[in-house]
Amino acid sequence: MQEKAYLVLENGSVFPGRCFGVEAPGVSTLAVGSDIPFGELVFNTGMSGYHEILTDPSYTGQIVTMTYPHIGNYGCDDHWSENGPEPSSRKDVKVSALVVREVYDGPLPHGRISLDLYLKNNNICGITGIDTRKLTIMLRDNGSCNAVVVRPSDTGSGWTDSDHKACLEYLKSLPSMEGQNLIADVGVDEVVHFPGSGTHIALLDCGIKANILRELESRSCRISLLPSGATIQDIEKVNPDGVFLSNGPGDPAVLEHQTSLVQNLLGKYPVVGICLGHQIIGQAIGSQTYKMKFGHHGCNHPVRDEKTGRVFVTSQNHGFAVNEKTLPKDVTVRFRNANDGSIEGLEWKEKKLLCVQFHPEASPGPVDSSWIFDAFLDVINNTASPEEKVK
Ligand SMILES: NC(=O)CC[C@H](N)C(=O)O
Repeated sequence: MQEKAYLVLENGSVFPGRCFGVEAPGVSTLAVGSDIPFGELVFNTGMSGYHEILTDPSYTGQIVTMTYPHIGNYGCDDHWSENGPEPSSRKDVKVSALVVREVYDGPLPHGRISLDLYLKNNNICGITGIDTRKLTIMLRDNGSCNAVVVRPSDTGSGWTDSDHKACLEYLKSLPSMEGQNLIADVGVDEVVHFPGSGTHIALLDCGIKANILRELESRSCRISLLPSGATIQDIEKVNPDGVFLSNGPGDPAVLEHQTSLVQNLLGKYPVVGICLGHQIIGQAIGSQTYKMKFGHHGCNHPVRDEKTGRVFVTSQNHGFAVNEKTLPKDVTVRFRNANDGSIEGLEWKEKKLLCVQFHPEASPGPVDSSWIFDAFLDVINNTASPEEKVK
């Protein structure tokens, strides 16, 4: 029988459930700096893709609740992991904890392991039996907030007033996602070279997803993957055709080094980027980013290409966005979210700049926008973009 556990939110709400993966810590062990499954609680609307979500470095510092009620039914397989070629000291699973309505524990195809065992192997705690519909509505109405998964101090008597008080005090002591620089916890810490016969890309690794590398490799790119602290001299040394800024965790507003790096690169090299990379590029051209209420996390976000009017369904995972009011006048909002109108991509032809907030590499999610990688290469190589070729 799984142990009783509780998901406790900063606003005082308590959701009872049961542990899977590793056991949640007891309330009495709560202490800042200890190995406690806390983080910013966000909801993901994907029906599948939990393995890729668990290992996406952009989820560092976050607890993910899946809105789809039945999670784990095709097991886990390390081949699906999305964390890049990081040093072995880094953890494969990036989320702080996983929240589900019902975890599957039935038979699996040969060679796969259960989600329960996968979380155990990676020292991550899951909580099942949660009313994820109620929880998601709460996050949608009030916004994302910090949360923690714990066991009561006395398993016999359940949740007590003193457990509640201790949890809320602990949650109050935690930093909010705003203002957090988390990219030092992810990505490579020295340059890694991937051979290729085509375009040479210097890729700033702020916590890159493996499928971005695969998409570039499938287009014969030669890649120099640089740590997120790389300098302009490091980039000049590898002498690339263009610079690519990866996705990554935390608040872009505090990434001063990367923002000024891009300022120095613009005009010298073509610059492209995805998600956090797009946000850093946005800041480098003079605009600001802001924290969204609950962000976009899922595989079903419609994005309109303002150039062609075409709408495609995208994979997304972000809690910050570029503020349109602060954009310089020469830059074009190339892509826009068809649900809430927020910026989904920027283009500045003269500066050889193209970046997207969504995830053309999918993993998980639809591959409708994988052509963006061809568009990136067209910007870098100064060739016609795919839609221009179609015309
Ligand atoms: N996937 C990402 O690159 C996320 C970017 C940033 N950490 C955000 O939450 O908005």
